[in-house]
Amino acid sequence: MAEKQIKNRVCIVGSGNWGSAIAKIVGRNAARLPNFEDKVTMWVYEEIIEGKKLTEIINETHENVKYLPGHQLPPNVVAVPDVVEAAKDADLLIFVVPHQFVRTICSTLLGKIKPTAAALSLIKGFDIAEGGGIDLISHIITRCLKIPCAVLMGANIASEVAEEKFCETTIGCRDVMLAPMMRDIIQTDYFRVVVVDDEDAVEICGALKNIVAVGAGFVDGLGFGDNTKAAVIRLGLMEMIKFVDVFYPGSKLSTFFESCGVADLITTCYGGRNRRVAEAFVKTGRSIKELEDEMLNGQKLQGPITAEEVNHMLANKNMENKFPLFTAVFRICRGELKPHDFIDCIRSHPEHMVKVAMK
Ligand SMILES: NC(=O)c1ccc[n+]([C@@H]2O[C@H](COP(=O)([O-])OP(=O)(O)OC[C@H]3O[C@@H](n4cnc5c(N)ncnc54)[C@H](O)[C@@H]3O)[C@@H](O)[C@H]2O)c1
Ligand SMILES: O=P(O)(O)OC[C@H](O)CO
Repeated sequence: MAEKQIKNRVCIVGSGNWGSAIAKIVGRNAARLPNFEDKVTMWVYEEIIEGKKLTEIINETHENVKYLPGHQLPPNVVAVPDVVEAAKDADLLIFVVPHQFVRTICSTLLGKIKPTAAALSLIKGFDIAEGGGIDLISHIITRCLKIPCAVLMGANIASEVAEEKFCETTIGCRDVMLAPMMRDIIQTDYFRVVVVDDEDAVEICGALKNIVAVGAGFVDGLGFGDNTKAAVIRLGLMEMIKFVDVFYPGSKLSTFFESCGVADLITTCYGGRNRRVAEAFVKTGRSIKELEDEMLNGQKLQGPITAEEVNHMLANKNMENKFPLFTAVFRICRGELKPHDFIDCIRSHPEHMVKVAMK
């Protein structure tokens, strides 16, 4: 008798702009691949849109009218308002919520999921750890839920991925048994996956690039040109590399040349929400929170909170002056400095030190 094919069940924990774009890919792949169950559950943080539940709208129209309007989700993606109900039978949990909500979600899921499940985090951000440091989101997921957690980060603006425009992404996964399953459920002919084993560096790139994007938005708002923005991108990249080198030694420089590194930095600094809101912050003088609420229709910014989390650690370790760009973005977002102070903060960057012996 032929052996019965084991079918992995997938749950997408989150249904925002990126959550919905990835649901389109995951739903189609699950329906096509023999080792996945057709039905994919998608946890939706319930809200009422024009008198109707968002979950009902998604299940009836197959469109997330609030967070990814204009794109059809595959019919096998089923919106579920209860996160435990959505996740309880899953073999693969794809976490894709704004990072500020992950701890609460994990506490709700604790003890309610399959002990054999694995996770893939698409979440870009950190959390504050006890003792003055930061926590990686994948580490929080693993610690809270006692399951392995790989990460996916890349130059992936959700609307472009939903439009099926060619791009690349990086999966950081140390487990060679899990990596093929993670790749297969994500990869398409227009969304190409590279798997590397440098999990922490992949995730840190995804989080830190959002701080740099806020800086890029500042220089756009101040009316500087492309040369200035290129300098911000380069100095940001150097601070990202230094951050990994100092706090997560043993990571690989080559990871910064994957989609999660330089490529994501470029796309975010030109096309991302963090850049857009930071530019408006400079031009209007209004608060970031007000602009986020007004410009993003419920989508969430990650850069300003990430700058705060990183600064919490740098200040505790007395290292703010080693990361002047990250520090300046934090102080400007908080109102301690004015946006036009930004260039002065990076004018004498440690990267500008003479690097060759001068005669
Ligand atoms: N949007 C992109 O282009 C993109 C691309 C790559 C990675 N990411 C990353 O993916 C992650 C998720 O981003 P997104 O774009 O899917 O989300 P989003 O910015 O669209 O956020 C809105 C989502 O947050 C949910 N939400 C609101 N309040 C909540 C609460 N109290 N608890 C739980 N959920 C709540 C909303 O229901 C909605 O699903 C972020 O870390 C982001 O950096 C986003
Ligand atoms: O729109 P942003 O600034 O949150 O960036 C979106 C993605 O992270 C780009 O890869």
